[in-house]
Amino acid sequence: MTPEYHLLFLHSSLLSLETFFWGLIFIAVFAFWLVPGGLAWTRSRSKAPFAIPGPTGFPLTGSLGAFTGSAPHRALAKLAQSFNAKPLMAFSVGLTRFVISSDPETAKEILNSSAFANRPIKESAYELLFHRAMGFAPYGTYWRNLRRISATHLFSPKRIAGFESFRREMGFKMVENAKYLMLKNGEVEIKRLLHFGSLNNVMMTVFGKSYDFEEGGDGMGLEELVNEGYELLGTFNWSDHFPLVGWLDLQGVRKRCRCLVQKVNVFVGKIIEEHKLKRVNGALSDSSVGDFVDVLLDLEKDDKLSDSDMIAVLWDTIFRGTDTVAVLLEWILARMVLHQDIQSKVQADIDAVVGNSSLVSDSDIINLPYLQAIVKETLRMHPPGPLLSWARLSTRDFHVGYYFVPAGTTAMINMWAITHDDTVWAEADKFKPERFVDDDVSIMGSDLRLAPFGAGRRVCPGKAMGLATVHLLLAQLLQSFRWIPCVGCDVDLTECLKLSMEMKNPLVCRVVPRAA
Ligand code: HEM
Repeated sequence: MTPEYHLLFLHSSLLSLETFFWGLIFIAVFAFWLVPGGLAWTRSRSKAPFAIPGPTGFPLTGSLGAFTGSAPHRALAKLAQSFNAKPLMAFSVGLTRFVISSDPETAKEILNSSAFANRPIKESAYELLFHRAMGFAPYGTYWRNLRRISATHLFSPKRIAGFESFRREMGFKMVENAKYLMLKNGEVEIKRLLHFGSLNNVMMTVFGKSYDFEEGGDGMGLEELVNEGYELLGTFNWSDHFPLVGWLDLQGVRKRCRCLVQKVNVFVGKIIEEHKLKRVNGALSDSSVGDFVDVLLDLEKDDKLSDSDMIAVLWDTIFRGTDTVAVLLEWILARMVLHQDIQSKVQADIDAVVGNSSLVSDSDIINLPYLQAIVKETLRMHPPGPLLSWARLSTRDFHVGYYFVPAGTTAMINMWAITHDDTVWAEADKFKPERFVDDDVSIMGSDLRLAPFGAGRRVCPGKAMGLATVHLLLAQLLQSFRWIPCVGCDVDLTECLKLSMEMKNPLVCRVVPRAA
């Protein structure tokens, strides 16, 4: 053998060794990645006798694509259908392991289990200090205390009733504003008005304060803070699923959160200081007695909160209570513009029960079952939280039917898929409030065919307050105006899931005052 041949032989052997080596790595990565559910599920597979069906997704990013569009609830519903995985589907996004259910029975099992009473904490929520507030606080004594305090002092039927006159006044202001916009522009873009009404409603209950939303005023400043928070919490943040790139903060989420926290601390801190000052001066006015800030300041001993925890709790409540109510009202009004017959029918009911010379009140709502049915049907067709807004996190290993779900898995419920499932709802794609007149389905969390407020330990604590606000404002808006389409423009029902599921193109319509 010549030395040249020897070298050539050695070189080609090394080459084939290298190819073999890389081949092995490639096969290993493939073998890991090709498990149902994708990369994040590889380690837990050995413990599971039955693999939860689901897409493998791409090698590193997993099923990230489902979240990058404007309607992840639809993308995930489609995936669950194609993998025959309605009860439970597994998938990965980066290193995060997910399960999602599109089935009422399995959803009930997950939401009601103490194993799923925690929430995964996104970086943005953590940076905004929401882990010290009810919505993201870990399941435990601190969270339980916050739920107890708010159930007694914020969400009790007595408190909700106590704020009726303010809700009516808010509704009246909105009606006046809509009239003004119609005169000025010949049409009304209602989104901002609804947001303003909803934000003020929560502000009053929580801070004992309402705002005029004029350029440069405190109200505008508040609205900017709230909107920035929505955007940050609604952003898909790579750091949540790819820890290695987390420190780079590529999207600038962390930086923006820190900047927002400082502004919120100043804004809310000032209101807390004003409340403290009134106490020192013994000058509590009637209107400020009993708002939620006062309640938190009155807490004693173990319940007492630090100022920064108070800010987190107050801010979280404002956050949760504003968007959902405004978004739901916009969908309802869009439906009213589209279905003129349904609008006429509910207006006839309002006229019969209330008349058109006096304003609707909370006590009228019970006598307006068709109005309530419209709200339910809109919650079914357009749930503000189609994926129930905030996911759950398993704190221990858990079995869902045959399937094994390891501790540390993020669990989601696709409420949108359930409420659009033809096997659950007859004519699921038709807007038919009548279905709820004949069949009084509870929407408060006991029947998972329609649970827009979630269920179980972390069910929405503000559901009664949210519904009271939606019912009253809607009744006032329908009593005051006929809602009709603009000439030459259709109502566009395209959805866009941010923090809540909004109308991609805000509703623009005309309002015609009804007889006084
Ligand atoms: C139409 C109105 C509303 C809808 C559709 C809605 C929906 C939801 C949903 C789906 C959840 C998650 C439930 C779960 O994980 O099972 C939730 C949680 C929550 N909601 Fe609401 N909500 C509404 C109004 C409100 C209001 C008015 C407030 C307060 C002023 C509020 C405060 C909260 C809080 C604090 C949580 C977190 C509870 C916890 O984790 O312990 N919500 N909401």
